[in-house]
Amino acid sequence: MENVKDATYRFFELAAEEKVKYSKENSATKHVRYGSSFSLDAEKASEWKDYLSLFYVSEDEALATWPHACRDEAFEYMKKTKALAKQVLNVLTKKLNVNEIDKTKETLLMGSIKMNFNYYPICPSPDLTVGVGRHSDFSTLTILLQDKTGGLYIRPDNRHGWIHVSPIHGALMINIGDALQIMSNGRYKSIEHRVTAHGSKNRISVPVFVNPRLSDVIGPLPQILASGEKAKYKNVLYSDYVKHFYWKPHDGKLTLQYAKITPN
Ligand SMILES: O=C(O)CCC(=O)C(=O)O
Ligand SMILES: [Fe+2]
Repeated sequence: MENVKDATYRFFELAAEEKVKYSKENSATKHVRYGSSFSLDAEKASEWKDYLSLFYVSEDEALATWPHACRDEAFEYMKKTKALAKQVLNVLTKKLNVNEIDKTKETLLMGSIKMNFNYYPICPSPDLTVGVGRHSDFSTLTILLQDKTGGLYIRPDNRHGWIHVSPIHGALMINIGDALQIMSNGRYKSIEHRVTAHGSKNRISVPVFVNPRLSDVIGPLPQILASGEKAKYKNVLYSDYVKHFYWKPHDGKLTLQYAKITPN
């Protein structure tokens, strides 16, 4: 964990000309992307964040295209996190009557992995913006490593309001994402979260998003509906779901409405 945090700093401390080689305009592959904020086209106000996004396709591609400043650490960390995600998903899906995660299930639950290095620079007017606006992730699971700065909040439900996730040294935070909410027919709920901007400290975080593949169709698992339970979500093409997420600024859990079956 310390190695990947050091690697994150190493990347963001590179000269601007080095980092910009990985921007949307310049990157040699669409699987490696350096940028700012969330969706600059859709937002009224930008979020106070830079990121490096690494979409894992294969070991060869990763070694050939990920930035040298962080490549080896990112790859090692991604592999370990993936193994952890599988263990967690095994436990979670047992409760959904899925006895074993076979190859097909594994692909559906965790067929694609994206890792972000997030860097939130010191913000001169933290009250005027945010680090990341409130949202839930579109992943199956997100495994999040944060440094000791703080500023991440979650909102489990309306009653409790926003709760600060105090950083714990050596701990990872595991969040349920929208894809698992849909596949579990709402038994597992994705968690709404946001990050505030900080007036005197830089912050880094490293989320690993464990996702279905863009070409997968996701919907409530047959094992759940077998008992006659009514489907609360439609089958949706995952790439359509993701597109829907990026269309608009961060807006809580609104994207889920897209997959919801609305009673008429
Ligand atoms: O920086 C964090 O702690 C969370 C980042 C986040 O929510 C995201 O990248 O989806
Ligand atoms: Fe998130």
